[in-house]
Formats: sequence, structure tokens, C-alpha cells
Amino acid sequence: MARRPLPRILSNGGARLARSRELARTAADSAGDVLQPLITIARGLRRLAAAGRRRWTGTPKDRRGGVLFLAASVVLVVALVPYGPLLAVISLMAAAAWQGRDRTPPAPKGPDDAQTERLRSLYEALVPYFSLAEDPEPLYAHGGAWEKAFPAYEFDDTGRFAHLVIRYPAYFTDGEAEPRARIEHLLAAKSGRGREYRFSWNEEANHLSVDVLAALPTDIAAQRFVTAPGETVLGFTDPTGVQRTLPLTHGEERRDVPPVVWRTGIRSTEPHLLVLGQPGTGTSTLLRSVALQALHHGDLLIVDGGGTGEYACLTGRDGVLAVECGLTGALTSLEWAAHETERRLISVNRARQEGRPVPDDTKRPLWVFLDRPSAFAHLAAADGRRDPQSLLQVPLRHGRAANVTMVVADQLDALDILSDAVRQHTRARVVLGPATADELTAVLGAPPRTTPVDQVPPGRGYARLGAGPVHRLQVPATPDPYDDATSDAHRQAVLDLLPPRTTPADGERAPVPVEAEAEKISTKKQTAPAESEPGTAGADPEPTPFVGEAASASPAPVPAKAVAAETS
Ligand SMILES: Nc1ncnc2c1ncn2[C@@H]1O[C@H](COP(=O)(O)OP(=O)(O)OP(=O)(O)O)[C@@H](O)[C@H]1O
Repeated sequence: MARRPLPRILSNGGARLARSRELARTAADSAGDVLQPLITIARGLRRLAAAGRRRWTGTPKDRRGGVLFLAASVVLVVALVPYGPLLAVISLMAAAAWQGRDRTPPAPKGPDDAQTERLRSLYEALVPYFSLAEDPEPLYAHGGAWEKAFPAYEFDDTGRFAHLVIRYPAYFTDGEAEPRARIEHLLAAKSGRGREYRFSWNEEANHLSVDVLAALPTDIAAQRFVTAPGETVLGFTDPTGVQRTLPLTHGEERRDVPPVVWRTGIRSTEPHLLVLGQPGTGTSTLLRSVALQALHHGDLLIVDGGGTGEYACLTGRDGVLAVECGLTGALTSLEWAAHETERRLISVNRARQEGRPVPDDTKRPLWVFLDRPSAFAHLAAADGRRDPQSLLQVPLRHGRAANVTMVVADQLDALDILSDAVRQHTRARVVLGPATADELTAVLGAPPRTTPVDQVPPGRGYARLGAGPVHRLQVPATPDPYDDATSDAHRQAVLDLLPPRTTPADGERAPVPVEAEAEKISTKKQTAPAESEPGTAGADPEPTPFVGEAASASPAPVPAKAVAAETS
């Protein structure tokens, strides 16, 4: 499959370059075909000359005179005989052509004994699944011919299958998930555990292709990815799964890797993301990676139910509106996000109705990250307060039109605790870490076409964007730079991506009068409108952020608090 290089701006130039390369390759191939006899003769002459030189150096010095005399006599005779020189040239050319012929030994045809045994045993294992007693001409029968069943196969250096095509009878129920799963399970077991396989069922031709997948790269560190605004790299996948590659740096080395790119914004069909995984599989790391990319073009609000300070490095950074890890702060921030979405929506609609361009204060993307909402749900229930998830309805439902993107992460077993709005509107999905086929199907809406493996590195999983294919995914290493266990290289890579601090963290905050601070932040961010004047609330279609408890909890229109601000 042709790969499209990035950046996009270069795509036309890239296409021209690719066409020129293709032309040059075709010309070289044709020239090679035409010049093949000459090349063979030249190679033969070189070999003859080398052989002559070897012979000459191997001849003892006292016999060299005789050899020279003999050679001179032969030359003389050839020169005197009619057509002698011509015949000599023809003979030399023939000898050179013979010497110059391609001598690479032909690849052994057919499998060796061990490979034959492997193919035969696999064939026998498939007999119960692919045969019927009533079949008069069974493709699969005990002691039958495996050659007809396996039209193509390749082995790797260790003697295990690298590629296999399996024919099966037309009556096999290949349209049903269960019989397919049985075959895939058997093939994975017989072909060697510990590797990942991709199964491609060709229902039209009754063929099944089995391919061994190479491990995804785990050494890619966080970096500035070459993407267009509105594009976010979730991680990296197989080259066959996507049609483009991303140029990456890895220390001194540069390489192109196929990415899983998620598109957000008003034209996105999957405007919100849900990430699920077992504890410790890298969900927070993926959120951090997305947040670092989002910071280039937008503002961020981070609400962390895990409460482990995984986002502390983002606190007070330019573009980060708030990092909240307490219930009150979470409610306040999410309520503000809901109002901000409404405000943007109303503003955009009004501008469109009046035929004006959309106002600038609705254009900058707003990202809301919510890690472990299930933890807040428990806290809120215990405290008799509102579940923060109930505030997500508006950003999730209307966020796309208002340039508001939600990223929600939780543990795999919390799927049932997530609200209907979260489950309905997060059409971009990622599952990280070990998961059963049923769990993957429940979250992604379709099972992956690859076998799960028992041991996966952190950040390994599957991604599905809308109704697209399920991709294998490896998230770039984006660790918490404040974590002692983080390697220096990875820490530095993350620190390099962080924008400068603009708001001091709460602990360092200067005692600014509440009103002055609120006004300052409000002016800077231009996101929340001023509080409605009494009596105008009904007339003003724009909602007022921070009402009730939220308003009393935070006086600023944009919540700007540090992680450790509040832990209740
Ligand atoms: N893509 C990755 N590449 C390398 N290491 C990773 C990756 N993702 C996560 N890790 C490492 O795995 C560990 C757990 O990651 P992380 O905290 O993101 O997981 P989590 O799913 O959020 O866990 P928890 O729910 O316990 O917070 C960390 O040490 C992190 O550095």
C-alpha cells in the first residue's frame, strides 16, 4: 500500500518525487534488461582476467618464460589462420558469457523435512474443523494432501510460520464469529504462542491468510510530531493499517513510522476520545501525550480523579487553564466547561445567523481531560453531591461545533460506571493493556483482527476511530517528568515540550485580590463572559458560568488551581 509522507504541505512535491522515482526505477529496470548480455560478458571477462592473474602469480618464475612463449605462439597462429582473430574474439566472448552467468544457487523448492512436518501436523489439526462426513471430495481428510490446502507459506529463521494461506471448503461458516475464533485460536496455538498474528478472511475466495506481526516500537519518546492543526497522534501502528508515515527522531536516528492520527474539530466524525485500560497500563500517559500535543493549538482543562498528581507538570503552564484533582474543583471546572461550550455555541450560531465570521473567542480549541471519572462518582455518592459526569452532557453533545474536545480515561472495569453521554459521544476509542476479546469488542465495537498476547508493554493496546478498522497501538513514552523512575532522556523529552509557566502554582501564588485576579484571567483568556446583570439574565441568551456552589467555590471565571489545591 502506498504511504503518504508528511508534512501535508509537501504532499504534492512528495507525489511528484515518488512519480519521478518510479519513472527512474522503470527506466533502470528496462535498461538492465536490455544490457543484461553485456553485463554478463563484462562480468565474465572480469572473472577470466582475475583467473589469468591468479594463474600467472601462481606460476614459478623459472617457468614464466615458457608460458609467455606458448601464449605468443598461440597469438601468432591465431593471427595467421584465416578468420582466426574473429574466431578468437567469438570464443573469448562465449567463454566470458559462460563465466559471467549468474551463479547464485536457486532457492530450494518446497519446504524441508521439518517444515513439511509442521505443515502436515497443522493440516491434521484442521481436519475436524474443515471437513464434513458427507463431503464426497474433502479438502481436509486424515492423511490427505496438505499441499492443496496450503497454497502459500513462508517460514522464519526459527522454522516457525511467517505467512500462511489456508484454503477451506465453501461450507465452512466463515461469516460467523465463533467458528472463525475457533480456527484463529487453533492456528495461534499451533503456530507458536508469544507472537501476534493477523487473520484476513477472504470469504469470497474461501482463503484465510495468517501473518505474523512484528512488535510495535516501544522506544519512541514524546516529541513534536509533524501534524496539521486538529490532528493528534495517539500512537504508532502497523504499516499495513494506515496510509501515511510520520518522520520521527530517535536520538540521532531518523525514521518513518505509521501513526494512528485522531482528527478533532468541527469536521471531526469522532470529536471525543475514551481511553480504557487496566491499572498501570498507560492511560494517564496517553492523556499526557495528547495534552502535550493539544497545547500547541488550544487551551486545556485537566480533571484528575486518580489524584496521584500525574499532571502536575502541566500546572500553571501557558494554555493550561486548570489542573484539578478534588471533587469540588472537578465540579467547578466541568460546570465552567459546560457553560463555556454553551457560550461558544450561542456565539457561533448568532454570528452565522447574522452572516458574520465566527468570533475569535470561539475558535481556539478547548480540551477537557477527565481521568478516572469513576473515582469522582464514588466520592460524590458518598458525599451526597453531584456526579461530575452529569456535567459532561453539553461538552460531549455540542463540543464539536464549539471547538471543545473531551478526552476521558478510566479503568476497564469502570465501563458500566461511565454515563450514557460518555459512552455515546466518545467515538474515538482506545483500550490499553491486556483485555479479553469480549472486553475489546464491548469497548471498540469490533474485535481486533489480531490475536491478543499475554504480555504487553505499557502503552500497548488497540485504537478504533469511529467505524474504522481496529488498529494495534503503541503510545509514545510520555512519562511524568516528576516521577523518580523516569529515565533522563524521556524526562527531558517531556520537559522540552512543556510551554513556559505563566501562572504560578497555588503554593507560590502571590496574594492577589480575588476580583483583580478574576478580571486578569478573564481578560487574558477571553473565554467566559461577565456575570449577567440583575434582571438581564432572561434576556441574555449567553449563560453565566459558575452558578450556585461552583460560583462560591471559585471566583475566577476560568478555574486556575494547582493539583494539590484541594483534595476533598
Ligand atoms: N507508552 C509508554 N511507554 C513507556 N512507558 C509507559 C508508557 N505508558 C505508560 N508507561 C509507564 O507505565 C507506568 C504506568 O503508566 P500510567 O501511570 O500512565 O498508567 P495508568 O494506566 O494511568 O495507571 P494508573 O491507573 O495506576 O494511574 C509508568 O511508569 C509509565 O511511565
